[in-house]
Order: sequence, then C-alpha cells, then structure tokens
Amino acid sequence: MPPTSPPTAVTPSPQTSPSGSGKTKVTMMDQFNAAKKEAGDAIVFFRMGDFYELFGTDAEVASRELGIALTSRSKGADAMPMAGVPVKSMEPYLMRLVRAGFKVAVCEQMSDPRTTKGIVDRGIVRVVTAGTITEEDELDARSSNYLAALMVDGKRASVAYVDLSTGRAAASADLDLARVTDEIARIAPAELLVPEDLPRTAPDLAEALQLDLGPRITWREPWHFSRESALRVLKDQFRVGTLEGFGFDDQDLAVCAAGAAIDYARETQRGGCDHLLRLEKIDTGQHLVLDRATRSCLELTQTQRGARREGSLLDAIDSTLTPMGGRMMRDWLLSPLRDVERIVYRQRGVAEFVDGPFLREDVRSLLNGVLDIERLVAKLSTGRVNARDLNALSGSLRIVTPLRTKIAGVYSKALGDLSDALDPLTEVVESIDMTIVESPPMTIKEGGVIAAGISSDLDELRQIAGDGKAWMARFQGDAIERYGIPGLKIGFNSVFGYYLEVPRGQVKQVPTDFVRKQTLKNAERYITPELKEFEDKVLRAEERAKDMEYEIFNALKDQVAAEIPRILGTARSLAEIDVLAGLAQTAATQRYCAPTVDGGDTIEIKDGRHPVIEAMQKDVTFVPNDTTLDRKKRSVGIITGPNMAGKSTYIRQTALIVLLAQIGSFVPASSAKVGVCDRIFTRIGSADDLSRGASTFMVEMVEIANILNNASTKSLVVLDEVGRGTSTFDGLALAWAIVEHMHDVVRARTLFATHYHQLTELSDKLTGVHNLSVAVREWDDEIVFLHQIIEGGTDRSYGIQVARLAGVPDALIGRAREVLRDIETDSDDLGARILQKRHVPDAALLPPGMQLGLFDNEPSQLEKTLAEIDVESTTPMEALQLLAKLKELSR
Ligand SMILES: Nc1ncnc2c1ncn2[C@@H]1O[C@H](COP(=O)(O)OP(=O)(O)OP(=O)(O)O)[C@@H](O)[C@H]1O
Repeated sequence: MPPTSPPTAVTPSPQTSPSGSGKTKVTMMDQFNAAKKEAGDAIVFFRMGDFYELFGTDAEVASRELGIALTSRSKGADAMPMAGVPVKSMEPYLMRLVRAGFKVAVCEQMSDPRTTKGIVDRGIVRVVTAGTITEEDELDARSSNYLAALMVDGKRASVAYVDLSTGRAAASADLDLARVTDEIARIAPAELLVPEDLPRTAPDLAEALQLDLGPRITWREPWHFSRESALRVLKDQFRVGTLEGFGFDDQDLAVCAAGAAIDYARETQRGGCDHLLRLEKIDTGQHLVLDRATRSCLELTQTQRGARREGSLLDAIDSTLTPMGGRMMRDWLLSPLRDVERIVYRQRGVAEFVDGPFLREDVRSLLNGVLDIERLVAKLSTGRVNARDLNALSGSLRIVTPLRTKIAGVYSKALGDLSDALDPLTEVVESIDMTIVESPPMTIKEGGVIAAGISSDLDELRQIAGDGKAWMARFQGDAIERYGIPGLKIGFNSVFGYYLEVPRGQVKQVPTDFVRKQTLKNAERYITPELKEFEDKVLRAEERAKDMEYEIFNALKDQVAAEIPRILGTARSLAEIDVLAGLAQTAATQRYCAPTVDGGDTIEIKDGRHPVIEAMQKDVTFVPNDTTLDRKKRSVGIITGPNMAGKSTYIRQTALIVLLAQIGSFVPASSAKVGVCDRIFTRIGSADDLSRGASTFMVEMVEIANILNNASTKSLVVLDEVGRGTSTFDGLALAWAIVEHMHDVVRARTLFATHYHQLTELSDKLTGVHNLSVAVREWDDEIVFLHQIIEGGTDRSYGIQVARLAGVPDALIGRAREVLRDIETDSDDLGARILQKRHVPDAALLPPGMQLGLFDNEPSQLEKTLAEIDVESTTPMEALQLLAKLKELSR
C-alpha cells in the first residue's frame, strides 16, 4: 500500500507554560484551531459527541447555506458563532456544502470517550471536495466525477484527470495551449486544480477558466505541480521506478498535471487511493476534436435548452445496461476516433452483435445483472465497503464465466480480445460467497454477516450465545413452575440487561433472592445472581462473536482488495462489451447500417436520418436525405430553403452520422461512406451566449474566427445561418466572404445553411460549391414542407408564408408582399455585382480591416429600414407602426 498521510491527531502537543510551572492543558478549542489550520480553506466539521460542530466563519457560512441555526459559543469576549449538525444525518448537509463549491474537512474523535481520561484526541479523517466525492448516492451512475489538474508551460499544456469513484486516472499528451479549454470542456471536471500563478503566466487562459468553471477551480501552490514533487507522488502511487510503462516521459507536462491531481486525491482521501493503479495516456491527436461550441450545438450529451439528457444524441443511442458501460459510452461519444484501423476494430465488434441477435440477447441478459463494479471497488479501496457490497461484487463477477463461454467462438478481434481480458476471479467469488451470508445487514460491526462453518471459534461462540437463549427460556419455565408465578417473563434492556418481570398481582410469590431493579405501573422487574452469571457468559460470547465476525470480514476485504487490479481490468472489459452490444442493439432496433470508414476525402450518405429527431418524433415519418461531400466538386454545400423546412436538421444529421461512424458505431442511413475527419465544427448563427458576457454577434464571430484558423482540409464544418446576428447586408457580406474563404483557403468539407439565397450564385464561379435546397410544395399560396433535400438552390425564403402560417394578420402579409416585390427587383443582380468584384483566389486573405466594397450604391434610408425588419419577431402593432414609418420615408 503506498504510504499516504494517515489520520493524524490534531491535538497540539502539550506545551510548557511560560512560567515554567509545568504542562498547560490542551483545550478543545486548541484542537479546533489546529484542525482549522490543517484544513486550510475547508470548512471543519468538528466532532463533539453526537454532533459535528462548526465554529466562527464556518458556522456563519453553514448557517447561511444550510439554513441551520446559528448560536454562540461562550459569551462576552470569547463569544464565537457556532452551528451544528447531528452525526447521524451529517452526510446530506456535508454534500450540500460540497455541491455549493465548498470543501469540508471532517475532524473525528480518535479515541473512545468512554475510556479516555480528559479530552479525547481528534483528527481530520477526510476532506470532501466536489472532485473527490466517492459516495455513490451523490454521483450520477452514468457519468464520471473527475478531479482534473492543469499544467501550463509556455505555449504547451496538459490536463490530467482522476475519478476517485471508479479508479480511472488519465493525462493528456502535451497539448497546444489553444486547445486546453476544449479539452477541459470535454472532461467536464467537477473540480479543476490550477496553479496559483496561472493568472500571471497565462492570463487569458486563467480568465477563460474563471468564466467557465468559477467555483469549481481550486487554486494550488505551484510547487504541487513541480516535476520533482509530481514524479515522487506518481512513482509512489503506482509503485514504479519510471513512468515509461504508461507511455510518459519524465519531461512530459502530463507528469506534472497528473502528479498534482493524485497528490490532491491522496491528501483529501487520507489513504484510500489503492484503486488508482495506472495512468492512461490520452493522445488527443488520435481523436476527432470537438470543441465546446460544437459539442453543445450537436447536443451530444445534453440539450442546449434545459441541459437535459433526454433529447441528446447520447440518450438516443445509449442502450448500455451497466453503469460502467454507460460511462464508457459517454466517453466514446465525446472522444471519437480518427484512426481508421481502431474505428474498424470497434465496428466489427458491433457488427458481430448485430449479425448475431441471439448472441446479443444472451450477452445482454447476463450484463443486466452486473452492478457498478468500479464504484464497488472504489468503496473497497476507501474502506467504506460493507458485506452487501461484497455480495454485489461477487454477484456481478459471477456472470464472467458464462459470458466467456457465450462469446467463446467469436470472430471479431475486438470481442476476442475482450473475452481474453475477462478474468472470472473464481477464488474471489468463492471466498465471498462462502464467507458472507446471503442477506447480510448494512452494518459490519453488529454481527450476522459471516456464514456458519467459516471459523470453528466463531461457531462455538455462537453456540454459547444460542444456548444461552435456550437456557433462559428454560429458566423462565422453571421459575414459573417453582415459584408459582404464571405471569413471569424474561426481558432485556440496555440499562440492566436481562431481568425477570412479574405482574403486580403476583409479586407476593417472588422469593427473597430476587433483587428488585425497577417498578413499573403494572409490574416489577428483578434480577437474580444466577441470571446475571449466565447473562455475562452469553453477552460476552455475543460480543466476542461480533468482534470475530468483524475480523473475518476485514480479512476477506483485504483478500479481495489485493485483487483490485484484476477486478478493475475485468470491469473495463465488461463495460466495453456492454458498449459494443449496446451500439448493436441500437443499430438493430433503429435500422442503422455499417458505414465504410476510410482515410479518403469523401462523405457519402444515402438516406441519412437524424438519430435524435427520428427517435423523438415517433408519430412522424422522418424523411431520409442523401449527402455527398468531397474535396473537389462538392466541398462546400449551400443549403437554402424556407424556415422550418429542415435545413438545420439536415446539416446536423450529417455531422452526427460522421461522428457516430468515428466512434465505431453503425449510423442512421441505408449506406454511408465516411472519409475520417480530424475535427467537426458546428456553429449556429446568433447562438445566445449571454451568460459568457459577450454580445451574441461577437460570440458568433469569435467562433467563426476559431473555425477559420483551426479547420483543416480533413475537417467537417457545419454552419447554420451564420451572419444572421447583424444587419442584413453586413451579414450577407460576411457569409459570402466566409464561403469563399472556406472554398479557397481552408478547403474543409463544409455545409452552410442560409437564408441569403444570393449565396447560391457562388456555385457558378467556385468549382467546389454546390447548391442544395429543401423541397416545398406550393399549393394555393400555402406551403407544405416536404423535408426533402434536392440539388439546386432556391431564391425564395417563403418567410411571408411562414409568417402567415404563424397567424400574422392578412393586411400586414399583403403589405409585406408588396415591399418584398420592390426589394427583390432592386437586388436581383446583387450577387452578380458581388461576383464581379471578387478577388481570386486570395480574396479572403485581405488584411484585417480592409473593406469589402461590395455595394456600389449606398442604400436609401427606406431600403435600410426595410432591410432591418425582422418579420419573424415583429408584432402586429409594431408592423403597423413600421408601415407608417415606411410611408413617411417614401414621401
Ligand atoms: N427530414 C425530416 N423529416 C421529417 N421531419 C423533419 C425533417 N427535417 C426537419 N423536420 C422537422 O422540421 C422541423 C424544423 O426543422 P429545422 O429546424 O431543421 O428547419 P430549418 O430549415 O433549419 O428552419 P429555420 O430556418 O427556421 O431554422 C424539425 O424540428 C423537424 O420536426
């Protein structure tokens, strides 16, 4: 076991009084002050008998956050705010503080108050923080609870993360500084450790993190991140002489980040980190990169509105059955692969389960009985395991042997490898099953845990205790007969143990050697020397049996804990089998196909569907659509069409299909070919991000700049109505220039949904631009959405028809039509005029600030006002006012 700081008594050592007269007495407040000093910025729960007391500012904070009464300790000059929570119900209070961003140090009584003379020793036994929670009840079973640490050196950085509730520890290979916030967003840590000097060394990053994570950041002194300290901690934790075995070089920044994280984990857990066994290397270069905005736009794990899981891609495709599988599924979705071989390796595993419905069903019915082995192991390591947990562990491991038999004849390498990695741990299962009774109690110190036949000593003690009970029954019968007291009963209470109870009406028969102990309303209670003598024997046997059970339980616990590496390895394999079988289940029930994934440039999807909308709209038939993108003739697709037609749905489904293909999954299409992408970027114009304190349009442009600077020819870029957040002409001008830039300079595969139908003219001049539109059937001046993507652009937005569908008054609609006719006549040749002025091929590389000079004639005030009307958001009253204003301007 790696040496960690054991709970230490914080009782300050007795000091000599200044007068030299001898030792001064340590007071309880001395102990508290010492604990507070040790706890740093943590709130101290200070154990005093049946309560945890909080003092000073801790009490004030707790009173405010928890709504508990604030009292005062002492009066006058010594007065100090004080608040308390009962020991029995402390967990919910503690967790509420932790959830609110506080840290809590639990300071326990370290010696038994009954046997201690004077003041009991006290010591901090654990520090609970958001990133180090291991209590199952407090965690979402299907997501990880990461404690992360960030290390920055110049332009390079690394992020390490540890989940103490499952034992997973990982660190990124060195990253470019610009990628750090995305990587942290992917990990979504519950707590992030950051060196205190970051605001000086990387001020922009520090500010961004502060905005994103706020109270989830824990600032740590820089020495915790030093290579020297980190190497010491890591080598000690993993019991290795070098980290090369994990793929890390001592010089990697990852070492510093991981060292800082594990140092903190050990500090807070005070031991109990035995289940952190290895450090995984995350090479983000191997993964398809999804930045934060893309993850959010694509609603991968939660919806944009309401942040709910229901309605996310994860929810639509996750058919895993175990919590471990659920967590792995989530990880896979957030880190799709880039390496074709690895993608195909996984996909074949899925295919085997799709092709073998019986195999899938059998495997899944076995997995159905598997509990959260990783979190059970974490409990084992942190010493909080009880007999029920061990039974749950053995119950879960028991399926490994039949599972191996089931997948014995598999052909896919993925399943074969996983089957080989499954360890049945037969001896662990047998030991637990043999040692622990079938339905043990929650507590491990009160007996009733260990099965008969495990220890002859224990059996003997139990015999005595059991016999004792029979003896007492006999004693009761004899006494009734001998003294003629028919109502005599034997009872037990914790004050004076076993007693004889005689109804008031029969006390006259009581012999003189009965000693009266208690008088009740209708009865008297007595003890006798004979009864007490036997009671001692019985009780002693019971106590000793309980102690012995506890010892046996602990020995079993240690035996199982020694196998943690094997158990965790098996848990991981089970999780992966669960994910593969789950993806197959989704593929089979949702009619997905196996995509062809290769290193080429083509994305060709036949009858693609949106996995989430399809799953959510059960009563509507989803209209499938094709997508073809490559890097020659079809690198940029411009999609036009009315509002509500399905443009956004179409471009997003393309991104989701590519993403699913790259995690190794089947995809919602009749066929698909995916040339792997290095990154997917998705942006929606005017995405509301006021919470980050930037204007909507500014955010949109910052994100566009990020795409233009980071997308490569291997990327997939999906843009939805970019440019909408500013005036029409500015927006159109920007959208136009962005398409040109994507086509000429970035050359990433791009889909651009827009209402600026002028953009469709770009396809005439730019070889890689093609137009798509969404078919609409017009009927009697009404429109019907067909949701079908067709080749070619449209020059109609049908905004006015949509407004009419929405109930905008007829008079206004009529006027809007008139206005539209005028505008359209005026701007008919707008696209042609812009194209004439195109600078080929480097138009987009104009120096910043240089005007595009798109428009020869300054629009009139009337035109400007008209252009700025947003029909969708105009109320009837505003429309009438606008009409009046327009009329005024036209005079
Ligand atoms: N292929 C489809 N099959 C069936 N229903 C669809 C399809 N595509 C879209 N829809 C439905 O149409 C709705 C609107 O789609 P979407 O938001 O993609 O339209 P849009 O053209 O982007 O609209 P806007 O321009 O107003 O943003 C969706 O919520 C969905 O209910």
